[in-house]
Amino acid sequence: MGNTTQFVPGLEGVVAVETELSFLDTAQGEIVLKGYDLIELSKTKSYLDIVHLLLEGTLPNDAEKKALEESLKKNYRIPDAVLDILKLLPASTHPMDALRTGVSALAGYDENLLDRSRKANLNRAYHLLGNVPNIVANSYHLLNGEDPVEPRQDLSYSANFLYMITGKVPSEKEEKIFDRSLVLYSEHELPNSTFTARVIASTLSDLYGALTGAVASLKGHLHGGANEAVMEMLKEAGTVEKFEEMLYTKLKNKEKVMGFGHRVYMKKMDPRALMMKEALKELCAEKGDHSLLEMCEAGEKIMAQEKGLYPNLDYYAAPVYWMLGIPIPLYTPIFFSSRTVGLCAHVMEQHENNRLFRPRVQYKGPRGLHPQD
Ligand SMILES: CC(=O)SCCNC(=O)CCNC(=O)[C@H](O)C(C)(C)COP(=O)(O)OP(=O)(O)OC[C@H]1O[C@@H](n2cnc3c(N)ncnc32)[C@H](O)[C@@H]1OP(=O)(O)O
Ligand SMILES: O=C([O-])CC(=O)C(=O)O
Repeated sequence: MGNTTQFVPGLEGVVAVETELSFLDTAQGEIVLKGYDLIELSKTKSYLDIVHLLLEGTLPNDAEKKALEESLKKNYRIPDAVLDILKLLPASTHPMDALRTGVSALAGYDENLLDRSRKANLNRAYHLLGNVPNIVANSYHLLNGEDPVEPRQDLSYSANFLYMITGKVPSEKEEKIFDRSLVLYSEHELPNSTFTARVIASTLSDLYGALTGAVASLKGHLHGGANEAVMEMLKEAGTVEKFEEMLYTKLKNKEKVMGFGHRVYMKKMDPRALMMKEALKELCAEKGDHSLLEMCEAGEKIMAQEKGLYPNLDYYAAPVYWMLGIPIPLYTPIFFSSRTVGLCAHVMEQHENNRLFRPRVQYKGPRGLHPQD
């Protein structure tokens, strides 16, 4: 292809990648994942099913699922030296920065780093899927002066993740809801973090480097960081009346309200948000406390009326994580943990059918200057 002179700010609407992984079909209201609808999958399938689907190409049968779980469990332990690096970080470090450091450090333990074959990348993906929840949970404990929590082999993948975070074995309902959130966050076509990972991978850089870049991308408030910002708002407001007041003030000041809007869904509700809203309803009913649901619904109403904007997944994932007893600074790291599978699948796809990303600019600077002028 030759040069094109069209400048598209933020690459909005530009098709930059060919993929067999996922597609946001906004016309049909479907998030297509390897031919399935993500929302339908989230109703009956677990995160491990999605891992198998994205990495192996099919939904697993029981034996395949068991084998997958075993292989992830073998990877639960993180290298002692990585734990030591995390221990050295100052307490002021944000967990996303600790996570970025941890993911980056794992590269040093890969004796086969130059091998970009599918098999080598698949092994790395399973390694990362085993390690990342441990890094997420335990970097947080270390930053808070607490002892790390050992992973538990007798719990499911999601129950163990939640256990490492809270130190408590979750109830069946908590485990199911947390697992569902991981399913919903697992893969979403070409958001900024996935694009970042693919751009890095397109230089034939390795999976760890691509995912390290993706952590940095996901941290931003316009992307994954929004889930933490949503909960901070809800917590600060505390009541429906104060939340309403807060939103009107933000809108008057032309501030963005975190958890609303989406580059692809635009003026439609993110279908994943509806699923998390249902989960919030379940948790509120179980705990007999509907205050967060009432606040969120009031916020949803104001944003629809005033801006024609609807919630994205981060808006309802935030209160769900709060009700599961998860500390706010872990919301975005959990998003990354879940997205690890999607990111790995995209990097593998990029490596297998690579073309270097190297776009052009529309130059707006001066010309014709000379050093002697
Ligand atoms: C799981 C995820 O990562 S989903 C994304 C999570 N991020 C957030 O929730 C952050 C808040 N939302 C936003 O900032 C945006 O909606 C984005 C970044 C997600 C998408 O934005 P873009 O496609 O770049 O749209 P853009 O920011 O240009 O917004 C278009 C218009 O809607 C307004 N708008 C968009 N989102 C919001 C919002 N959350 N609050 C208030 N106004 C908003 C903009 O101010 C702009 O208005 P204008 O035309 O009057 O200037
Ligand atoms: O698709 C996007 O731009 C952001 C998003 O919702 C995600 O990564 O889940």
